[in-house]
Amino acid sequence: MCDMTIRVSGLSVELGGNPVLRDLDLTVAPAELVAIVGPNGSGKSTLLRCLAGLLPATGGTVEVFGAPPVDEPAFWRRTTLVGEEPAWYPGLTTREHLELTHTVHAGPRLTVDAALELFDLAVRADAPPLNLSTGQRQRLLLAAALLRPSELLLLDEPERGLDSGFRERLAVLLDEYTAEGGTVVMATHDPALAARGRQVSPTGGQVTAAA
Ligand SMILES: Nc1ncnc2c1ncn2[C@@H]1O[C@H](COP(=O)(O)OP(=O)(O)OP(=O)(O)O)[C@@H](O)[C@H]1O
Repeated sequence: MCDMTIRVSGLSVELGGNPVLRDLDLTVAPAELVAIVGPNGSGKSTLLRCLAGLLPATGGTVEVFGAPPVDEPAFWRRTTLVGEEPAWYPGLTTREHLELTHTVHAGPRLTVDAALELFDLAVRADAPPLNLSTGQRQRLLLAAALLRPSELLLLDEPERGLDSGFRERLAVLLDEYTAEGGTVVMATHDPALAARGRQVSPTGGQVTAAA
């Protein structure tokens, strides 16, 4: 039986022959929000990539939903990863990108119009993503991530490019996601965002208790 969404035990990862993660333990319960915090290069993105099944461990075990994460459709139907900016579909507008997400996922959490409103993108709905500002493009990424249904959100610096007002709105949206039973693990450099959940360091150990 799996009572935890994530169980990491003794995880070690080497990249280019250098140890990045060493003997890391982490458990994340369903509906929990965990913030991975630490300085540049401390291994936050590396840990997220391991949780997403995109990077093999050098040692230890990683389990997500009770099994090692694998880069396969069944896993991605339950998990959403927001990290590097994707290649946008040429010729499709902001609205059409959201319509695509809405169409391909059964049981979307939001309508396209609601997502556009919630992420303050309605006024730029007919622009292609590459004509949006950096923060607007990040809002589009987050809109698509929260529009589609999922049980686990893996976010790498979701605050990237967002103004302070929108960072606060994101915090509320993530609280709503966990209130619905979803689990969030995010790497962040934003102290206020991190304080919304349990803070852990990729070098091991608890940073603070949840607020
Ligand atoms: N492909 C790679 N080959 C070798 N070393 C790598 C590789 N990718 C990352 N690293 C190194 O691994 C370490 C951890 O990188 P990672 O991106 O996980 O850090 P981070 O905590 O997410 O940093 P940041 O806050 O800057 O995003 C860094 O020292 C980085 O230089």
